[in-house]
Amino acid sequence: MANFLIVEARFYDHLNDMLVAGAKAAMEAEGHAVDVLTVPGALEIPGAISLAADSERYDGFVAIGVVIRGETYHFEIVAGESARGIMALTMDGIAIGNGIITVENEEQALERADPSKKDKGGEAAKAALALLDLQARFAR
Ligand SMILES: Nc1c(NC[C@H](O)[C@H](O)[C@H](O)CO)[nH]c(=O)[nH]c1=O
Ligand SMILES: CC(=O)[C@@H](O)COP(=O)(O)O
Repeated sequence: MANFLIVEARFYDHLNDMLVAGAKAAMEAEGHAVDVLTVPGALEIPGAISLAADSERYDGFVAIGVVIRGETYHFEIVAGESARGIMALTMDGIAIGNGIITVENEEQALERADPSKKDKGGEAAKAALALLDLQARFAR
């Protein structure tokens, strides 16, 4: 059994509830323990994962969030920089699945958050599990 931390940016409660449910279901189906940490927004996720990884309390992480395009360039910053931060941590060897959905509108978000549809939360959890498996394989 591994210990996972879901770090969620709770910007849209109803969407996050579905994404977190999908991620939890995927990890608990494999017998892993899951905690959830909430941060204000997607830009805070990489920093939170970095701090939690330094604590050595968790084997892997799932980033959960929803970024919906508004009127300004801020969408590109939030979407791009949260992804870049997560990728940098992953390249440092931290097992992270990225379940931050970056979409144009609520309809696209609902389709991707719903575990019975595109289940992007579950998909991100499975990616984190795959990276953890690789860590074990290459550690031998
Ligand atoms: N617009 C969205 C944000 N914006 C907030 C930022 O993520 C960050 O918390 C703020 O800039 C302070 O550092 N975050 C989301 O997760 N989703 C959005 O749609
Ligand atoms: C993704 C965002 O930052 C967005 O929700 C903010 O909207 P706006 O660009 O209209 O300020």
